Amino acid sequence: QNLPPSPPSFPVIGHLQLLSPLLHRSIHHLSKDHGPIFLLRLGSVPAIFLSSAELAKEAIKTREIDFATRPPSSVVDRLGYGTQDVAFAPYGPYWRRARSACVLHLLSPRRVRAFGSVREEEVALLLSAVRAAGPSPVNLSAMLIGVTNDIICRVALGRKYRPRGRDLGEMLKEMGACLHAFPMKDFVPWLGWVDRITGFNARVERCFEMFDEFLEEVLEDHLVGRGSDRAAENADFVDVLLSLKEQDEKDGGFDLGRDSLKAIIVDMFVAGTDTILNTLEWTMAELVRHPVAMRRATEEVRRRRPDVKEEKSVDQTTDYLNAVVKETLRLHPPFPMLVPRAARRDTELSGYKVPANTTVFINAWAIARDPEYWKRPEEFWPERFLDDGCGGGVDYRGQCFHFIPFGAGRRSCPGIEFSLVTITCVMENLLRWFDWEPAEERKEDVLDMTECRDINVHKKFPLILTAKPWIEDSYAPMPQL
Ligand code: HEM
Repeated sequence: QNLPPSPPSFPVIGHLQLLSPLLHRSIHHLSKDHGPIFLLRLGSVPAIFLSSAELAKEAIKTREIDFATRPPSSVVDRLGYGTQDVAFAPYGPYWRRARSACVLHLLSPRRVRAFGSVREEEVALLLSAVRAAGPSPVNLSAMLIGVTNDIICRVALGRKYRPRGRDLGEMLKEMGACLHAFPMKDFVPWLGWVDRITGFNARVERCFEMFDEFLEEVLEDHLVGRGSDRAAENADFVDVLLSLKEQDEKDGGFDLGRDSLKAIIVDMFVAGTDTILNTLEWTMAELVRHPVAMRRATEEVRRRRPDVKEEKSVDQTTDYLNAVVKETLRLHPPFPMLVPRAARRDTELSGYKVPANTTVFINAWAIARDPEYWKRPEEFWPERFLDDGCGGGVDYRGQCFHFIPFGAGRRSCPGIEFSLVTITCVMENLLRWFDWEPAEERKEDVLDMTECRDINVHKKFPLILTAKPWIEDSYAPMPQL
């Protein structure tokens, strides 16, 4: 049938036995034997894996429309109110409306700037917590979880929440675990009853109910306060979505219903929290392992006056810290296989047939280490993005298919500006105000870059570091609340 090459498979499970939780590594390994495009059967689901920049370009640029949708998932369907979120919504008018709400209203550069005070306040709290630890080691990983959760929570919901005394971070972890699980009914439908026996269905249901109750509380809070004195600039994501809904009702246009609002809010949390957190954690881990890069980045931020605000978009600056973040996202993309796409109709890739509904994974992690594009690909070398290391001129906008940590094309990440501004703000402050070193007794773990997988790929061992305050020649006092 001229399908892409495929290794021999087993009945029922297909090729599942070839895959490990670190899917990007299994696929990279398989691509050495089977080439940059091959087909595996995940149970009964056919999936094509791409491992070259040329194939990524063909799938998400040349044949963009053919691969502009996502594969179905029973868990996303339940937790996303019938897949009414943005990230997994099937390509079509609903997705277009929901995505434009994100791009034009929730995550626009203007809105990202408007949340500057939230970022600064939460980062000031982080700095106080680090300072309060004195010479004792701090668990920076745990602190970064706190700061990213709190920033997203305030930006999305207007304030911090503890739904029924529960920790929102823990709730998100549970949602991540459900989303990352392997529901039998999606891959071997006739064994779907196993999900009931193992208690998986009940777990997803509990997670849905826990979030639904919480989101209803958030919506009620916002509806009660509507029409009051909330200035447009202080509006959080829920306010903005409610205004869009009201506008849609007035215009008789596309109505974003109550469930859509809840699904989009959940998306912002799921897509936004761990991605930013993991990038911060890997950035700090790489810097601690590379003292020369740490010194250069630190000196750069200390030379700049912290009280002078730069209005440049992050991507337009070419400073060293930016190069450090790019290099981190090259080596440690939070979604190493991006978010899967699916073929909307029968189509082709590299001359092979791709039947409709085939799932397509792109190994962005392997592509970002391809020696054809990158000199010394396994090395952490931020300078490559400043000069001749093949990275000069490479940006995040999905035009350079050998570097696509945010994906590319019409399903690319709408949260790029939000992420980079937040990551830069946290990193600048951590480096400006403290000198960082691994805690002596946990040095081995801190320097160990073993990966671990839940919804994103993160560092297995936490960053236990000592932070020595920097006071010499400081231009302004450390921000405090
Ligand atoms: C370092 C941070 C982040 C990384 C590396 C990242 C990466 C990605 C990737 C790889 C995709 C899939 C792209 C594709 O299929 O081509 C994606 C989609 C998405 N991201 Fe992000 N993301 C980050 C932060 C955020 C943030 C902060 C938000 C929102 C608050 C966000 C919201 C979304 C949404 C809604 C989608 C789905 C877009 C669609 O399907 O139309 N992301 N992201």
